[in-house]
Amino acid sequence: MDIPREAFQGFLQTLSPLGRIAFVPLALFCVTDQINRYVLLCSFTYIYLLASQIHDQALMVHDSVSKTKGFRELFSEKLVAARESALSKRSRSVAEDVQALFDVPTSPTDFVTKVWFRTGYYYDKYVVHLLQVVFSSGYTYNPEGQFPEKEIQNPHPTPPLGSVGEHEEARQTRHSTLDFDLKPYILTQRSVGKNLPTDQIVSQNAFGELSKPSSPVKPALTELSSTPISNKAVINSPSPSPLPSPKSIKRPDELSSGELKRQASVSPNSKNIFYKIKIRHKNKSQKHPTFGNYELVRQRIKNCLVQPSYQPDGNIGPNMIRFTWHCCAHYDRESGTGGCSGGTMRFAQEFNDNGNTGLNTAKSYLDQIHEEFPWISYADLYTLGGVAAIEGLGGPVVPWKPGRTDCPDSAKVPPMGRLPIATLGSDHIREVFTKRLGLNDEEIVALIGGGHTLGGCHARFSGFNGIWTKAPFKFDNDFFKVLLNDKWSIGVVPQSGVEQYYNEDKSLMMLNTDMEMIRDPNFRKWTEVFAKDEKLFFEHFASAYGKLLELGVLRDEDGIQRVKL
Ligand code: HEM
Repeated sequence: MDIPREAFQGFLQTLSPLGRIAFVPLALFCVTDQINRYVLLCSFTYIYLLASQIHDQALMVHDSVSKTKGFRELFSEKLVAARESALSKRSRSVAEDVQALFDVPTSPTDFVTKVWFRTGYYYDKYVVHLLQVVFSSGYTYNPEGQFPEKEIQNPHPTPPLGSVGEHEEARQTRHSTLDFDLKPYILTQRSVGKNLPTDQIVSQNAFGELSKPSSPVKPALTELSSTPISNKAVINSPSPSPLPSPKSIKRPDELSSGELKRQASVSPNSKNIFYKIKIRHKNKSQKHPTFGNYELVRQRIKNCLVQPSYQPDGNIGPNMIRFTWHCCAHYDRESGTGGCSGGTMRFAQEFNDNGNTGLNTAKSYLDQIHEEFPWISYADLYTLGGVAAIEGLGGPVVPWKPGRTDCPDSAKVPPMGRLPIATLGSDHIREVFTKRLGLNDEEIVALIGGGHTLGGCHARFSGFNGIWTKAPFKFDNDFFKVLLNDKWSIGVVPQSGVEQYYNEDKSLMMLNTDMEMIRDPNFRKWTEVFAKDEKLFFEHFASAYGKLLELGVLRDEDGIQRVKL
């Protein structure tokens, strides 16, 4: 009983003082209003059904008594036509119905009906949203009328053809053939963005995220081990990262109040109401009992990797590793756009990229974890996801440090279509990995081999199907071994019709880009090295994956990123 009360009290704290006073009467008003509408809807539906029943009976009676042509038959035809037209109207989409409300009324009755329904439409559109704007600090009404929830309805709109080598048929069927219990991808109000001026992002992000009150633990996730884990573990552990580490990384909770104030005053417009709201949220985040305990979050992620309901895999680790890689893979070093900073993957514009199909599993688990640890930025969480999963599947410890910040809206979402295409060759791989991400051949081979030693392809997502190694949930150098030792020939995936490479007994598969790891002489050199020396491969993979996580992350001396380019 305490949990809902705490959640409710937490919710009240997110409201402005005025909002708190007005909340109860408003809530009552809204509930009664919704009940009224529901009752009206039920009555109308009942009347409609009654009328159509009478209508049907009238038709039957008419059919049985009608023997000759004439007025009766004409009348009957009219009735049938009216019924068909009514039925076809009933199957119209909601958008068409709304559109129809604004057509010129054809009769006085039509006029009255349209005015009645239009009032309801405007009521929903403006009054409810206006109340949300006034009384809830975390919501901004978008006057363009682009309600974000509408985007959510179809998180995977029909993608453009041929951009990631995904088969069209597979694309069309991928959602209807899901055979496991996927959490729906839901954008929260926070994800939707606040349309704030960029200069105000700074004061918010220096401390981490706008937070929601912590919510009860979701039963879908495996329970955390009760072993207490030290806060300092991550921060103090020697980082094997080849990247220059900042002089001293201070977590927000380690800053003195003076430092906090100084950071808060970064905003030139600090009297702005949004600024005040952000500071209030910041304070609340800091009060969270787990604040700054990144090791706990890492452990939480590791503990949720085994998910028997995620079939056929039963383990979401590979999905998580791919999700993190895709968060970073949009980076373009020339323009400085993309990359994991900003947590832009939480916006539909980026997440709906064709190449991200199937990644809603990892995202929805990470989003649930964010509800438990609302103080962590999405950018940090989404990168930590892959890192924890690699460790959880027996891989190396990838250097990771916190401090990434989130964009408040989707303005910084990079142009899409930058993810690698599985059917292309080494030129394309170098275009993506070397030219855009700034990685060398050795890092490319380590990354692709490390990623694809785990998990597999799913016909319902990409059109490709199968696993790369015999042990897809164990991080090792098997990818390089099988690539070099097995004989590969091209074949067709029965479910989707796309071409991929199979080994002799068709138990394993390779993408065209994977085959480039032995076709291209420079890539092959590293494939052979990594096949022989697993320890070296682990080191190179950890370093290269760690590098991905820092692309586009510009940190200050204290390790905290303040701006996103
Ligand atoms: C040329 C570059 C790459 C291409 C074309 C590529 C393409 C793909 C494709 C088509 C899938 C199958 C998705 C599905 O059907 O579920 C996949 C899966 C995967 N990729 Fe890559 N990938 C590339 C590089 C990488 C890198 C660098 C990593 C990470 C370091 C990675 C990690 C993964 C993982 C772990 C999976 C398995 C996902 C799962 O089992 O759910 N990939 N990749």
